[in-house]
Amino acid sequence: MADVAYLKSLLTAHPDFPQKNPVATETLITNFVHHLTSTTIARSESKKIDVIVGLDARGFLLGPIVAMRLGAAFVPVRKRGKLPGECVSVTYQKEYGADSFEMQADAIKPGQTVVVIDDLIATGGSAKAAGELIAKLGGKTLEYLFIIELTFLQAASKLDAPLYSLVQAED
Ligand SMILES: O=P(O)(O)OC[C@H]1O[C@H](OP(=O)(O)OP(=O)(O)O)[C@H](O)[C@@H]1O
Ligand SMILES: Nc1ncnc2[nH]cnc12
Repeated sequence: MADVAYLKSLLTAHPDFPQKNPVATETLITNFVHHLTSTTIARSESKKIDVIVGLDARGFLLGPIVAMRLGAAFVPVRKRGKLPGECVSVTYQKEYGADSFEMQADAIKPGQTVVVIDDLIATGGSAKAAGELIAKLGGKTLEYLFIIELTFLQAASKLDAPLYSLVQAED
C-alpha cells in the first residue's frame, strides 16, 4: 500500500546500535554456564541446579538463557505489584531508598537448589533480598552470579552463599 511505503520511507536504520553485541552476550552466557557446570558447587553431591532466579530488570536478560542451557527452571524476582497470585515479599534498602521484591509463592519448591543472576551487585541489598525470598520458600541458594561487582561496597559479606562476578570494579 502506498501509505505503508510512505511510513517506511520515514524510518532510518542504525545497524548494530548501540553496539554490535551478540558476541558479548555469547561470551557472558558461556562464561556463566562454564562456571556453573565446572566449579565445585556444581560438581559436589546433589548440587544440581534446579532454578535460576533473575532479578528485575536486567537479570531477565541473562537468567532465561542460562536456565535453558542448564535445563533448569527460570523464576523472576519482580519489583512490588508486578506479579499475579499469591506472592512472598521483602523490603530492602538500596543506595537511593527502600524498595520491595516479590516472588510467586509456588515458584520454588522446598529443597530446590537455586542460583541468583543479575547484571550488577553494588551494596548487595537486592541480592540479599532475593536470597531471603528463596529461603522463605524453602529453597537453597548455591551461588550469586553477576557480570559486574563493585567490590569496594563489600556485598559478599551480606550474602548467604558465594558470590561470582566476571568483572570487578575496585573504585
Ligand atoms: O546491590 P544493590 O545495591 O542492591 O544494587 C544492584 C541492583 O541495582 C540495579 O537495579 P535497580 O534496582 O536500579 O533496578 P532496575 O534493574 O530496574 O534498573 C542493578 O541492576 C541491581 O539489580
Ligand atoms: N553504584 C551503582 N553503579 C552502577 N549501577 C548501579 N546499580 C545500582 N547501584 C549502582
